[in-house]
Amino acid sequence: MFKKLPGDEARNLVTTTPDTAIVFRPAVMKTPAVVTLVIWLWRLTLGTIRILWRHPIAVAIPATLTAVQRFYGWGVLLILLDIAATALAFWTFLDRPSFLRLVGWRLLAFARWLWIYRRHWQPVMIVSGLGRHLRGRDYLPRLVRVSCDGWADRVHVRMLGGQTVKDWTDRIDHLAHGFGSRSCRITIAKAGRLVLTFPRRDPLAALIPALPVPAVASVGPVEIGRQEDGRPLLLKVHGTHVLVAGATGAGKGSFIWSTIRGLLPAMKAGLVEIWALDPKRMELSFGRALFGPRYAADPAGCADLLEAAVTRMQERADRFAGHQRSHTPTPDDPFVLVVVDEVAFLTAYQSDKALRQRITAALATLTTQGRAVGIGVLAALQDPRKDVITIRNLFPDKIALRLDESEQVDMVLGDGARDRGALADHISPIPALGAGVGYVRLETSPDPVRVRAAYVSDTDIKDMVAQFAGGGEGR
Ligand SMILES: Nc1ncnc2c1ncn2[C@@H]1O[C@H](COP(=O)(O)OP(=O)(O)OP(=O)(O)O)[C@@H](O)[C@H]1O
Repeated sequence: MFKKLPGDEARNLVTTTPDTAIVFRPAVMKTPAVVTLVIWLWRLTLGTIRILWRHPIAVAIPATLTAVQRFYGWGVLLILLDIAATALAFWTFLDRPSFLRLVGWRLLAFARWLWIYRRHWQPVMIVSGLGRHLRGRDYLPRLVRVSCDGWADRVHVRMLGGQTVKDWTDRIDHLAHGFGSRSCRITIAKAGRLVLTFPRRDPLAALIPALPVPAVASVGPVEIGRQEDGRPLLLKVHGTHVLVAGATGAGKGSFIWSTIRGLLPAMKAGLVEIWALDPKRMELSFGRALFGPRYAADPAGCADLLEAAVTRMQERADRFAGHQRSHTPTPDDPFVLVVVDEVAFLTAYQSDKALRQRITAALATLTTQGRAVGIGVLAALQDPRKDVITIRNLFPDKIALRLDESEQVDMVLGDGARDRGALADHISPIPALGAGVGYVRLETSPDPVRVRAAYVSDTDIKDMVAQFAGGGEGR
């Protein structure tokens, strides 16, 4: 506590500004030792109760072992430990998932809580500016709990009163490196509570070979790869439009081809038509026979095909009006997926202004009105700047693969995506590690999810053509 003494002598000063008329001298209040002791005891009791409440198993195990050793001696303790180790080994051998769920991940979570998060919490919070050290006291966000699974730690945090989610998303680098992880993602659990995800390893580091063609004809969601948490990556194409953006070599082709592969049985059954626009002539031309007459590569042909899709859309809208508000694929009214390999070739780099306007207008019409009547657009793009593609906001679902600059992440996925951990500009340019890896942000969820698409090789495409070409012809 400081006492303000205007104009006092600058003697025994604790703090002052040179040459100022206002100086401070500490007013020392002696606290009786008994009061200090009571406060310490109170804190010790509270801390013990809190540890018992939060970590009952971690406390019970050493307590039981100590009691056994005291009452029965070392011999009995060693026999008990031996039996327990054998039982756990059997359990792991017989049913590893249940062992990990009930014991393994909990033990790991406790160890990491103690050794990583609890130990570094105070310095990381203070240095990153998420906590404050005021008048000798620390005001820190609360580390509520840590849980683990096969690839990441999830740290549940209660924010300090008055903090915003942005305060945290602005500091993902401090958090990641402070706790020894390569990245950190932030999701909102509920008001005032956040979950910080720290990956321990990269489950998407290995190439995923092309997935089997589904046995059942379905318009989706199509399984096209894997999510970071090990679950399948299911891409919805019917009832939405999807934009896939990534630098050259980022693996846009694997998203396009995995989607087509998952729709092959539905194409064969007449429930899906794929209309392919391939202005670069490098990607879709490889499986051209799959698309029959609905393939265009030159700009004029692409404009004609897009306008034909618009005509189909308007004809359906006229027929559906007043009868149905959503589309169910049938052989008479199949789902039409318009796949555009490099949309900027048609919209921005096209020198013929009239063609460019026709194409942009048709794409805008399809993306604004197509989904209710069963017309979807799946477009790939290298450069996501606004002057390259003016219609990027018309795609409800977006995927960002490796991008060259950090600003491009929000251009593709929408505001705040990079702050929430969509580090598409950090994806490795080495194809084996980073091609096909990206962040998906769906219309229904603001949290970007890290995924990897399966790699459909040239041989896979040849097999697909051999097995399924011709099914889409003639309609
Ligand atoms: N899902 C994947 N998993 C592993 N490697 C992949 C994957 N997808 C692509 N690759 C590798 O990356 C290379 C580039 O992929 P791809 O041609 O699909 O990229 P792109 O984004 O379409 O590039 P561009 O825009 O130049 O056409 C491929 O030749 C392949 O070796």
